[in-house]
Amino acid sequence: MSGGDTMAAVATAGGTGAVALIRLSGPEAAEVAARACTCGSDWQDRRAVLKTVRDEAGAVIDQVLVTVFHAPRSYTGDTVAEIATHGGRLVTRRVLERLLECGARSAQPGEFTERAFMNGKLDLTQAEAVMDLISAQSELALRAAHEQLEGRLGERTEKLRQELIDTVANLEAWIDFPEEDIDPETGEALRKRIEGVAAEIRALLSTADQGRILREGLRTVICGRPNAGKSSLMNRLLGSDRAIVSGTEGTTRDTIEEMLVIEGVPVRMVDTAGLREAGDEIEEEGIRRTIQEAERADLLIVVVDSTMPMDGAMPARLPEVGRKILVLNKSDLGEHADWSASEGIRVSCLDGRGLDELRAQVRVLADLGEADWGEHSVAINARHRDRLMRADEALQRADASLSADAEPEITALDLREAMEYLGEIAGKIDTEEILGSIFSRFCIGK
Ligand SMILES: Nc1nc2c(c(=O)[nH]1)N(C=O)[C@@H](CNc1ccc(C(=O)N[C@@H](CCC(=O)O)C(=O)O)cc1)CN2
Repeated sequence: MSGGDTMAAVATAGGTGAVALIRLSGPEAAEVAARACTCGSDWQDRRAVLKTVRDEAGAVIDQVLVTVFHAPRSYTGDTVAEIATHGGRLVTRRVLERLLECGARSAQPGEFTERAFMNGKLDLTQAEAVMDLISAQSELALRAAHEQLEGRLGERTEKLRQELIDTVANLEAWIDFPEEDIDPETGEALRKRIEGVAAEIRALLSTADQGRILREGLRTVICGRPNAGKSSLMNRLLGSDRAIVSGTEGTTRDTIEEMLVIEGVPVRMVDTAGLREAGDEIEEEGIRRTIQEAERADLLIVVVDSTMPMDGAMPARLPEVGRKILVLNKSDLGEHADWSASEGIRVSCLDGRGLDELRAQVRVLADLGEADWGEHSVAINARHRDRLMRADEALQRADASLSADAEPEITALDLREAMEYLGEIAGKIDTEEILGSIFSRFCIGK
């Protein structure tokens, strides 16, 4: 039985639930659903109807609700049939199998969203935002994903690309028809335009750090001497702030890594082995690695036992990290006079004092510019960053060739290259090879 190129997949998470959603998308989605429900395929648009899915012999598989979205008004832009089944694993699997028997094929991971992109329902940045949205671990990450899903980033890069298209068109017209009376946008005017685009590109690039933190978490390392209370602090923060999904890929040796959310900021927190004086060579190596690991962090939290004199409490060596917080722990026990002038945050993991101040400080140092979050905010990902950097380089070359009074053809080539890189961000030009790498990271049914 043919289903054209109609695909099917379970769209809800695996496991037992009240209901599960199976999606069909493609030219024969309505027919495949009708065959499985042994009914006519003249579904009313977007109206849920109660049906029974039966096997070949007519035995009941499940009672379901079917909603058909006729092309092009659907998520994918092709005809979509959504089948809401009872949520059991077995029932869901049997309904899906029946749909495959009735002519659908299994969808690949991300294929529904890929179809939406192919059909022009979403640009590439919006498709990526769908993925960001699903994997968001914090409020701020969710907000950023929504902004991107609205198309803000795509709009901005497309505007820049348009600006370059205009510029190149003008330049090339002048190259091709020098005798015509075309305003030769060369020299200062041209350079101004190029620099305007480059400035915008740099503004977008400056959001890369925020984007990484929102998507991957603020890399935070807790360090301090043995018994300063590093693990207690980590546990204390984890107790209330543990992320929905915890335990990312376990990192090295003596470190424990956890995901948590502090004041809306996703944080990837690493508890290091005690930083102390090396006793022997092996230990020395361990400490060297700990320091190395810590130096890749965005934020360093130094925990000290504040009942001790400063000399004995501070770690002998501290990694070089730009953002740092000093935590004066055990403040319930009374503080050694050495610390009286210290600006460290007084914390007690025992009674919880100071923890709110610590959380607030983490949010400030994460520098997600949350005051600006809302309309028109973007936070680019690594792929966008790569394309923007290449575009920026091409524009710099264009600028340099202008200054050097090179052939205008050379400048036009560089501008075209920048245009291509910008176009790859929203996927408005041929992007075959990058599609695979984006959509394969989706889950099946998305
Ligand atoms: N049942 C169900 N819930 C869902 C989805 C879905 O596909 N199915 N979504 C999927 O991830 C999200 C919602 N996103 C959607 C986006 C567009 C269209 C859609 O039908 N668009 C048409 C019609 C627009 C309109 O009526 O205004 C279109 O763009 O032409 C549907 C869902 C979350 N909830």
